[in-house]
Formats: sequence, C-alpha cells, structure tokens
Amino acid sequence: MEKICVAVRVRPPVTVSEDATVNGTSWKVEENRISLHKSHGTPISGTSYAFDHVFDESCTNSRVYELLTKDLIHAAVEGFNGTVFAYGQTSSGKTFTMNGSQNDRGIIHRAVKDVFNKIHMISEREFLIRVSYMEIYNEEIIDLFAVENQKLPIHESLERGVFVAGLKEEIVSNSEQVLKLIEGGEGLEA
Ligand SMILES: Nc1ncnc2c1ncn2[C@@H]1O[C@H](COP(=O)(O)OP(=O)(O)OP(=O)(O)O)[C@@H](O)[C@H]1O
Repeated sequence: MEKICVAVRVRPPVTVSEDATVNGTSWKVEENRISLHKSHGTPISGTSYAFDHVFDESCTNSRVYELLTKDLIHAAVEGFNGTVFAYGQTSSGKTFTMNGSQNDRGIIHRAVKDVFNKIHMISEREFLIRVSYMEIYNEEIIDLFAVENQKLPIHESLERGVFVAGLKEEIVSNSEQVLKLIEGGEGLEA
C-alpha cells in the first residue's frame, strides 16, 4: 500500500478581499512549501507548511493530472485500488480542478480518457468497467444516476468492504459513454 499523497493548489484571487493589495498578505510557493508573507515581502513566522506538492496559481489541470493522477489510473488498470479526491472550503477550486474549465479539461475527464486508452493497449485481457456517481451532502448519500433522489445507506461486509447499498452501477465501454453519464448525473444533459 502506498502512502497518501497530499498536494495543495493555489488559485488566483477571485474576490476583492482575497487580493494581496487589499488584505496585506500573500502566499508564496517555493518547491513543495507554502508560506504567508506580508505584502512588502517579509515572511510571517509560523506560517510555512510543506506538502508532497504545492502548485502555484500558474499551474494547469494538465500538470495536476500528470503529477497526481496518471500513475494511479495506470495502476488501477493493472488491478490496484486507487482514489483521487479534492478537499477544500467552498470556492477553493475543487470543481475547477476535477471538472475543468472551458479551455483546460479537468482531472475526471483526463482520467476517464486515460483508462480507455490504457485498456486499448492491453489486448490479452478483458476488462469490465462500471461507473457510479454519488453525492455526499450534509452526511446524506444521493445516487446521481437514479431518477428519484433517494437517500442511500453505507454498509460494510467482509466481501465488499465499505459500500453504498443500492448505488446504481452502469456498465460502460468507452469514455464518451462515461462523460455523458456524468453530464446526465449533473442534470446537464441536452
Ligand atoms: N486554478 C484556478 N485558476 C483560475 N480560476 C480558478 C482556479 N481554481 C478555481 N478558480 C475559480 O474560482 C472559483 C471557485 O472555484 P470552484 O467553483 O472550483 O470552487 P469549489 O471548491 O468547487 O467550490 P464549492 O465547494 O462552493 O462548490 C471559480 O470561479 C473558478 O473558476
């Protein structure tokens, strides 16, 4: 089992109050370390933190994918379990990173494409890909593929480990199918 890799991504200011000239401080990124500085450049003591990676605001989703997700996807195709998740307060950039923006596709899109590219390169094995999509909000689980918004329970068993009972699993054979299902789950279907 590999250790959990933790990366921090800094996004550009999106509100006036986040602007360094307004609040008098800014975060400085140096390699895998991030620290708070006064606007004239003096570091504020006790605010320097190290992570596996720190991405500054010029970083693209493509770079995040290459460094944090690509190897996990390749290992998953080889039969290992893997998880990638974005964590952060509201408006910190989770959706931007995972779902992407108009000109920079997100981690989910890149991962889905990569799974199928990888599978197509392995002709001697057969794969079965199943997709589910759920939302956890206010400690409640909603199946985003289900027509009705029914709350689902979490169970644990020896065979399956921790699982969400009754969660829909769609069998898919290409990336377009997965991306269409996700769009549908988000209510974005045309
Ligand atoms: N790396 C980035 N570069 C440029 N803009 C960004 C970046 N990350 C986030 N943003 C912008 O910041 C705003 C908030 O980001 P986002 O919606 O992704 O936050 P979130 O964490 O998903 O929020 P919530 O939890 O409220 O859904 C959006 O306008 C988004 O376009």
